Amino acid sequence: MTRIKCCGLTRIDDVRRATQLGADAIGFVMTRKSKRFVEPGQAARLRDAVPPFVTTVALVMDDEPAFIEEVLRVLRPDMLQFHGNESDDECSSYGVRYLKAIAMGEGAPALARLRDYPRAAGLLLDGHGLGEQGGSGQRFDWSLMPKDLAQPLLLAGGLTAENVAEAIRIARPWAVDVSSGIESSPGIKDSDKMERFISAVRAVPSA
Ligand SMILES: O=C(O)c1ccccc1N[C@@H]1O[C@H](COP(=O)(O)O)[C@@H](O)[C@H]1O
Repeated sequence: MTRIKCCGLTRIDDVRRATQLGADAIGFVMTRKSKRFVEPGQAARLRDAVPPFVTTVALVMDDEPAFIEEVLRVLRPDMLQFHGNESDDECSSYGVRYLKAIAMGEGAPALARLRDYPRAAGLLLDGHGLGEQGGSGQRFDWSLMPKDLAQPLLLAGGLTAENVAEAIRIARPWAVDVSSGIESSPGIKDSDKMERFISAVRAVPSA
């Protein structure tokens, strides 16, 4: 079964809908560089609507350690997700399990960076280029997804209800991560798109 993370939620009704539909993880974008940014206090209120056994993830991107500490204190997420140029040492320094996004925009050369994060709980391969911001709906060549890494791999970037089944068949990820593909506008999730996306993932037979 392919796990599903829905990211960039900003409204309590969207959190309830995503988890009712069966999302395995909910992501809150904490970096102020994003249009989907939520304040730590607001993220904590959204987090309170997440039921047990659904993982909460706080997304940061080259943010100051003091800000990340504030996020951890106020939101208490299950995991951190790093989207910038953070090193394995930096990502590991908070004592919280973490995911590291790898920018696959330039294709095969990006694969070398996957070895740089031995302490990551999972690696998220995303369609944006190095130095660009994620969450922009860019996909990459799914056939580049490695099949020989010990760490679980998450597939992200430009996934929609229409393409996610093909993406899973090609990339065989542990999980998929979606943001813009289930939105009507940045940060505003669309109930119908969420339902169609989650149904499309669940309809793919296990490998
Ligand atoms: O969602 C954002 O605004 C964002 C900002 C900065 C870095 C990452 C961001 N989102 C993450 O990007 C991927 C792909 O998103 P999409 O489905 O292509 O829109 C995903 O992990 C988002 O969480």
